[in-house]
Amino acid sequence: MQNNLSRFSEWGRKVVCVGRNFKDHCVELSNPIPKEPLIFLKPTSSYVVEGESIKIPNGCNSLHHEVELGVVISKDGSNILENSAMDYVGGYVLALDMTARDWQDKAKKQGKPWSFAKGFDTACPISSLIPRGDIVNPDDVGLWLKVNGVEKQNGSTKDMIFNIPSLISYISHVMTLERGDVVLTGTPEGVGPVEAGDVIECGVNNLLTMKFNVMKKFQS
Ligand SMILES: O=C([O-])CC(=O)C(=O)O
Ligand SMILES: [Mg+2]
Repeated sequence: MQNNLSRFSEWGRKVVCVGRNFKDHCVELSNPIPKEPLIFLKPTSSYVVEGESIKIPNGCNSLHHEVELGVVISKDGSNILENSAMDYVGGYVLALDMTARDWQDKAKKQGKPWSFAKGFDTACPISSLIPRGDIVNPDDVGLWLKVNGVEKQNGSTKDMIFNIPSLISYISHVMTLERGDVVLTGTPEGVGPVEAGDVIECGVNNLLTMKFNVMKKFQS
């Protein structure tokens, strides 16, 4: 896999997301602490890269930022054991799990899926590939996010409830993980709303930063 992946042509077919993987984030949204990983999907059509904007979908009144570490899968695997899970990791990405929180809240109340709340166009801003060797311990990586220069999130993957090998194993026992798929590992506390005109900047350790503008999908 090259470092600068061109428009995701080489990327896999799915983004598998882990929710509620940080206790403090569960508490801030009054969600229960999960006993097993909470898994959902984003479509790859929701990817955006730096230079493109995050577009607030029409009808969403509360778009939240969630900074997350993504794990890029290097080869197909199912029923992967925890002790060999890292053999399937080709590298990492920094990603935003942009969430239409009002849509998600409504879906939660109605027992409906989160597909629209998490999968609208531009819901997954993503960095270029961070080579696997650049992150020695992915279960101890710092993640931060600023909105208009003001820090909102600052956490570490060491506080994840389920670590990366256990997540890869858990997911692959149900869903084959394919080369180029991305696993988003959940967000630390500090999520909150953004509005049109805001600038989101985020980073992973001192390895990589990325910046995105927020705009309305349809300007009236
Ligand atoms: O929407 C949520 O709060 C669940 C989630 O994605 C996360 O915890 O990263
Ligand atoms: Mg998330």
